[in-house]
Parts: sequence; structure tokens; C-alpha cells
Amino acid sequence: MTPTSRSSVENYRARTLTPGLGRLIDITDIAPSPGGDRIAVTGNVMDSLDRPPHPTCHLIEVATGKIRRLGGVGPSAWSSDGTSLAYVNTPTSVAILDTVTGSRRSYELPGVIEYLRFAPRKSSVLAGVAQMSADRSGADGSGALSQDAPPLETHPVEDSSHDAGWRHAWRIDPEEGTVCQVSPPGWNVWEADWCAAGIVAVASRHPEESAWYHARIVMLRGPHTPPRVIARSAAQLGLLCASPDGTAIAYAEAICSDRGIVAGDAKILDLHSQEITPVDSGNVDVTSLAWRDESTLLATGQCNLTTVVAEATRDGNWRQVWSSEQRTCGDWYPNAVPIATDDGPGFAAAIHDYGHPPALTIVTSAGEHTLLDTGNPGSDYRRSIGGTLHATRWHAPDGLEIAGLLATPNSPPPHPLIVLIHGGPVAAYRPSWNLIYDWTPLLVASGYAVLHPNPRGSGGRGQQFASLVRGDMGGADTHDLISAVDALTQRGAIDPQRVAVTGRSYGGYMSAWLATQDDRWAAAIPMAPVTNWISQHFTTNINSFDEIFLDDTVTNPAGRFFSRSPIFFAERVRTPVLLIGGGQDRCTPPGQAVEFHHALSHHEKDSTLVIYPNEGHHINSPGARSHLLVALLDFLDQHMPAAGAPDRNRPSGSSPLQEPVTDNSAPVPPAAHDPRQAGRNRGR
Ligand SMILES: CSCC[C@H](NC=O)C(=O)N[C@@H](C)C(=O)O
Repeated sequence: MTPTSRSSVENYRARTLTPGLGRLIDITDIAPSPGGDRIAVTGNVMDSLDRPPHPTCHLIEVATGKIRRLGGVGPSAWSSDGTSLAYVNTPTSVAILDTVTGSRRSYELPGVIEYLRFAPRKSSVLAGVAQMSADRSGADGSGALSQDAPPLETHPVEDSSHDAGWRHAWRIDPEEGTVCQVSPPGWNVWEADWCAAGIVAVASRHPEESAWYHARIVMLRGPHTPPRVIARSAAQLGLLCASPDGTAIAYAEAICSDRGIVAGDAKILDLHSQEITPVDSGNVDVTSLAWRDESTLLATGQCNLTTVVAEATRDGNWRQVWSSEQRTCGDWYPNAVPIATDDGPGFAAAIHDYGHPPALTIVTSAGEHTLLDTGNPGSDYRRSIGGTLHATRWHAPDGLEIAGLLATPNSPPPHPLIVLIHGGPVAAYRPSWNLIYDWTPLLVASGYAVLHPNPRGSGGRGQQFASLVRGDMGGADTHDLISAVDALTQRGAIDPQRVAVTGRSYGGYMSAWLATQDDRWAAAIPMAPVTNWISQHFTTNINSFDEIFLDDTVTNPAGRFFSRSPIFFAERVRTPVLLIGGGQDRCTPPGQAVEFHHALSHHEKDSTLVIYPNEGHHINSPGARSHLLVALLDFLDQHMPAAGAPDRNRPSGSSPLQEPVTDNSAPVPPAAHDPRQAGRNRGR
């Protein structure tokens, strides 16, 4: 670790994060009251640079903007008369606040609470409860859901019964003061909502993460009767919500690679007639759904790089109410909720872009009103060094147009380039504050251009485009990425001698794969990668994913489990490789990084391995994250230095990344986060 990179990262963290300490730094859940006069908001607060942010609920008065901290960890839900607010108080308890009297009652549940729904016109609350041992989705960082899961020293035993980690629907009845399970044993409930006949749910027969890919929509008929299947799909199902009168449900049918990252076709199912009406959203992939009233849905979606908010009626008509190519809302994908206002129906969303962090905004036909801005001098500083983000397009060898976002330093081109490939593969970049990974401003400030490509298989361009990667992972999408580098070289934007490839998860897979397919890369940094689909299949918690997306069986020796695995082509690699993994990752287990490192080392290639023992699919803890960024900058500097690029990002007269704000003699990371395993082989 060079002192230069270390002080760059420490100064970057200190200058961007310190001003926001103790304040909301993002917005993860928005729940407007039925009258639209108050909004319950959950977001993360960071108390110290050494600890991860933690979620907290707040209540905002719309008329005055007055904000009150409720505590709790969110999310929340309102009763239909607006007098009660339920919110997740601790991971395993729900608080129900009487907003008239101010009294509050707490209900303990036997697991981690993931969502809440108030019953229409009644006081009961539906809670999605996951057993402590249940998995987080890969999109949520993987690893055990509960921090209180038994420590590894207790020697966990796993048998083949799949009888652990269940998710169930529970009902809280405040009048009776009771809680009871309402979904039957043997059915795992991923999402649920009240409807006229009871409860509808996205459910599967097994609890493990992999079972989600085959989940169906069911009508729950109590804890002792098997549910009735009411909708199924060859793709995945999500975004389930029932109309306020409970007579219809809306959901999305979508080709998904990750639970929690859903973009697809919206459908409305009339629960009485059983008729399914497709919503005609044109080229927009629908990414969130919420009923405004009995007949209208508020939907968000992504159309290429554009974020769209629309209203859909029960007969499937779609009317766009807002769109932006520069701004967006939501996290993995666009998200907004309906709100009633004095100016008529509107929506509330956390709106952000590459230069501005999320701001809770109410949008109506009369305009936009910002209620809560998470911006602070740290985010202003980040904007000042983050360069410029441009939409860019190029053609793949087969003629298909591919789009992406190119962040460039404000110095003249050509720039050294980092191709940062998103995971999924069915996810998508759009001009957002974090650009998914939150690494871009630091890389741009260090002198690198960063390309965020949406190759075929990405979300936001319709189900046909997403389907192009199924059965062809590491096929045509490889050339979508290589052709981007060719196009940017031809345009004089980048220096083809200094191009690195990196990414996490599927982006990690592609980074490893590209290093086996082309010699042009000055560096490859696969993070949480898959490098051997065969061992991945037998060690991941989502082995349905690889079967669906390779469209093959692991037992086919001549099939894609072999032919699309980087490990079997390690001998071809000419690029120095830095492999990163998380020890607690159940989605792409750390063995995937280890195997490729061993294969490269065996062939005397230049490979370095870092495994963070306490991290999951995402490297989240501050110490490990700092270590990762230092390792990344060092590796880039060693193999494709940005040196020489004049730093025009710098705000007047100061050096953005090298100016000490904290004592940078302290070691990074703190001892508790020291990588357990770091290997290095210098093959050439
Ligand atoms: C390559 S195996 C699975 C990878 C994972 N997709 C499916 O679960 C993935 O790429 N996730 C992305 C969204 C990520 O975690 O960044």
C-alpha cells in the first residue's frame, strides 16, 4: 500500500463524509400519509467515519418541512385513516405510533422484519419476517440477514432438508395485542400484501435464495391450508401490490438476475375475474408500482438511460407524468410513491443525479418542491472533483447500439480508462449519485475516465434486450464492451494503452472473462467474481441463476458451464489481475476469486488476491472499503498510471486527494478488517 494512495483515500473519505456525520446521507424508504400532510422517511445516518451508516426513521410535516426523528430502522406503513404509523423499530420489533395521542406500542416478532403493510380500513398490520439464518440477497450484500446469527465458532451444521432461513407473513393485531403467523409452513413468502380475500404473496416451496427465481404469486388461505397459485411466469415475479379495495393486484414479470433488482412488464390481475391486463408501458421497463387509488397505479421505470414516472390505469393505459435523462430517483432502479397534495395528485421521490445526492421531492403538475436535501459541503466537494458525466453510445460488431455513461476528468483527453462493468447481468446504470458502486468520483479525481456500460442483458431496454444474455453470458456482451473501447479510442477520448477492466459480481465475472479473451487490458480487477461456473454452481446459494442464465446443465461437460468459465482459459491471460472477494459472500463465494488466483499463479501469471474475511458480496465496512480503494488505486497506478494528467478538478488552489485532513499515519484498514488472505504472484 503506497502512502500516496492511502492518503488520497483517507482524504477523500474525510472530505466527502465528515460534513455529513450525524445527518441523513441517503433516503431508502418514503411513506406519505394518506392525506399527504406527513411523510415517514427512512434513511441512513453515519455517526463516525469508522462505523457503517445505520438506518433511522423520521417524520416530516409537508407544510412546514419540520422533521422529527422517530428512531427505529424502517421501513414504515400508514393506516388508511392516517392515524397510525407502523415502522420497524428494531430489526425484530414493530412500533405502532398513534399519531393523534402520541402513544406507541411495540410488538416483538420471531425474526428480521423486512416490510410492513397496514390492512385497508382495519388496524391489523402484515409483517414480512425472515428467520435469523435467512440469506440476504446478493443485491443486498449477501451473507446472513441477521447480525445476531450464531457466530461461526458455534460450528453451524447444514443438512439437505432446506429447513432453515424461512420467510413468513405475520399479522400484528393491535386491538387484541397479538402476533400470529399467517402463511403456512412449507411456503416461503418473499413479498406479501392484503387483498379482499386475504393475503397475496410472491412465494416458493423452498426458503433458499435460489428458490426465488421460480417463485409464483399465490393467495394465502391461512396457516393450515395450502395457498392457491394465481400467477406464474417463465421469468421472475416481483413488485407485488394490491389495490386499496383489494380487488386487483399489480406486479411485474421480469427477467431478473437478482432478487431486489426487478425491471420488467407490469401486469394487473383482477382477483374476481382472474383476467390479467398487461400495462402498455411501451419501451419502459417498469421498476416500481404503487396504487394511488382503486383505479390508478403510480409506476416508475427506466428507458435506456432515462428515468420515467407514469400513471397506469386498470385497463392498462400508460400516461407519462415525468421523465429525465439527467436526473433519477430510487436505488438499484427508479422508485417513487404517490402522494395527495393541494395541487392534486403527485409523487414523492428521492431525486438525485451524478452531482447531487438524494433530495426528498414532491412533484405535482405545479412543479417540484424539495422537502429534505441530503446534500452537504462533503457532497459539494465530491461534485467539484467528480468531473463530467456524459451519455455515450456505440455499435457492437453485430450492429446493435449500446449505451453507457462516461465520467471524465475535466482535463483534455485522451484519458486512461477504467471500464466499470455492472453486476446482474440484468441491472443498469443511469445518471445517479452513486453510479451503483460509489467509486467513480475518486477514480475521476485520480485522473481516470470511467465508462459505465449497459451491454446487452442490462435492464431498462425491454425484456427482449435483457434476454440476449440468457444462454450467452460471456458471449456477445463481451464484444459490446470491447467495441466500447474501440469507439472511445477512435473518438480520441481515451488512451488505448491504459485501459483497465473492473466490476463486481457479474461485472467481476466479465472482468476476469475479458482478461482471458483479449490482451488489450493494462489491468483487470474482478471483484466478487465468478471464475468457474462449475464450482460456483455447487457453492453459491443461487444455483438457479447459473442454470437459467447459462441455459445449460452443470453436468454437460461440453457445455457453457465449462466453455464460459475464465478459469479454464487462465493460460491465455497477459493482463495483471487483482482479485477481490468477501469471506461471507454466499452469492459468489470467495473460492471463486481464490480459484482464479491459483490458476493464474499455476501458469505464472501476474495475480494478486485479497479476501476480506468479514465482508459479504459487497465490501461495506469502512476499514475494508478503504483498504479496497487503496489497493485499487495502487494497482492502477502501478499498471496504468494517470500521472501527468493535469488535475483540473481541483477546487481553487488545493490538492483534492493529497491534502491531509486526518492523521494519515494511521494504518488502513483497522486491525479488525485486516484481510485474512492476501496472495501475490508476479508472473511477469
Ligand atoms: C455472477 S453470479 C451472480 C451475480 C449477481 N447476480 C445474481 O445474483 C450479481 O451480479 N449481482 C450484482 C447486481 C451485484 O451484487 O452487484
